[in-house]
Amino acid sequence: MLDESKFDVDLNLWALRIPCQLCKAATRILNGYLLDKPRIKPITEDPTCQKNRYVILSDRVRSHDLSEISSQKLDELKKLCEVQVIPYSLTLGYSYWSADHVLKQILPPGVEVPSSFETIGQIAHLNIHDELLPYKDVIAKVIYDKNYPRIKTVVNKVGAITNEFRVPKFEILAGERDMVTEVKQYGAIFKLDYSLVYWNSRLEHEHIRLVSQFQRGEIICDMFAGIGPFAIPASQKGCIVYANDLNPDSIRYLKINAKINKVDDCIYTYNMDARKFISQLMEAPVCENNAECNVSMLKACEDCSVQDNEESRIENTRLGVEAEEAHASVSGNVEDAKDLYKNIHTFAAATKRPSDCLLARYYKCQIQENGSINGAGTTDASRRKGGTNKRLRALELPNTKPWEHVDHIVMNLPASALQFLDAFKGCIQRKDWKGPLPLIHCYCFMRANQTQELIVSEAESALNAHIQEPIFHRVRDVAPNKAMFCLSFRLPEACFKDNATNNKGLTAETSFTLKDLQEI
Ligand SMILES: C[S@@+](CC[C@H](N)C(=O)[O-])C[C@H]1O[C@@H](n2cnc3c(N)ncnc32)[C@H](O)[C@@H]1O
Repeated sequence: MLDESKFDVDLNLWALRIPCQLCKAATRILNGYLLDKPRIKPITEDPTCQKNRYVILSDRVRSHDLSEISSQKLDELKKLCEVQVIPYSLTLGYSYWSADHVLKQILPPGVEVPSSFETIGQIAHLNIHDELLPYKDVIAKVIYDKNYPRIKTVVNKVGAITNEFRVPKFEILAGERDMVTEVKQYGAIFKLDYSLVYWNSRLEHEHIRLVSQFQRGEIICDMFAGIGPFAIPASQKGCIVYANDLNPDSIRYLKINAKINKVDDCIYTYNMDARKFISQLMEAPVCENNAECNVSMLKACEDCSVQDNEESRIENTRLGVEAEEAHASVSGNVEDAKDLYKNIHTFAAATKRPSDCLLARYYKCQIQENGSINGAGTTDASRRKGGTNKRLRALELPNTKPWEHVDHIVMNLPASALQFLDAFKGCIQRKDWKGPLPLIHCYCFMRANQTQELIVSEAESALNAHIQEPIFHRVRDVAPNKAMFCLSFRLPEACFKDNATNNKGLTAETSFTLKDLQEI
């Protein structure tokens, strides 16, 4: 228990009783002799008369005759009003003192006072050193008291991070036992449960730096996406993002965040091992039942060939036809436009095919503020004959076939991302691929005794290919002899399926079944 009264400090001061209307002039004259304590105003009410105020003097002024104040100032004051000096006592209690001041009184002398902490929304995250663990509860109480209501929960990290989701173990030391919070970064909102998912506010600048390299319309693939600090701002910028994480809770929050930030039609989420994700993403799924599904992704194929859900297929077709018919017939008034968008959106939500979601987005963009619709009157047939692509191009949105083109691949798992580079060996079919190979942004740690050449050679041996023009960016120091870096380079041509000497050579027998292609 913390005895708060122990921090009380009584000050015996002098105050001047001054008429309200003269306070401003009096304080100007007394500049340098007024009470100067943070968060305490030197002018306060006179309890005996509403027309007066007390002007509290500094503790430097010790005598009743105010001899510490220069005679010139005193004369000036006397000319202003009658000077009435009264004793004034003030107690500076626990609530007055800063966390640093209180903790210094409580903790053994010479120890580093843990008054600073990382903030994650309303959570304060402490890393209390072993020697201070006996004081952890009182430290947390002081941090909580001094920062409430900005901080509602105080937690301490327990032990080293050992799990593959990179989520530390925490003990809640003070405040609400709720680890769900919201963080804002560069205009995006991120909701998360800090006890279940990875989050590091110190990476904010890195998230911005990398996303600033992406262009509107580019396709981004995030192999270790977490709750979306790259994926959400990238899609806000107009990129299409394929985001994966092994932690189901991260993906749950990534989906929540995509919704909160209104970019859920541009982010496709996956919950699997990153190596498997890359293989599946780069391998065009083939649907035996429905040729049209060849050009769409994952879930659609799952719906029609694996689950063979006749009912939902018919319903989807009906919605799609309705949407197309509506588009063909709308005359251009606002209500028609809204109905049209609703239909197509329902269709896209039902099929979950990226191409349909993009189409919904395209139509949404076509609805002008005045309710007219660009391109109204085109038919379903035009969509089948490549109309979709034309519309997507008009919107500068990419064709969403990651096995044909990806612009950037983000790999933020610094402890082991380099080892995942082997996933790219032979994963891309040269004949299918359009445009340049993707830029890889692979995060890693580098110790003081390691060199950039060593890291590049590790990456090259994982890829089994030479890396041209690698670029290193120092992200931050994580320990005295260890820094986090981002290694960016273009995936070497040698990684094409027909080049890779050691490719995995997915054959008809070994390729993934449609069931594996589990878009979430
Ligand atoms: C360092 S965090 C980065 C998260 C996010 N990109 C960020 O910047 O905050 C690494 C993420 O990789 C995920 N992860 C770990 N191993 C994985 C694997 N084998 N495949 C896919 N994701 C993995 C973890 O769950 C964690 O969310």
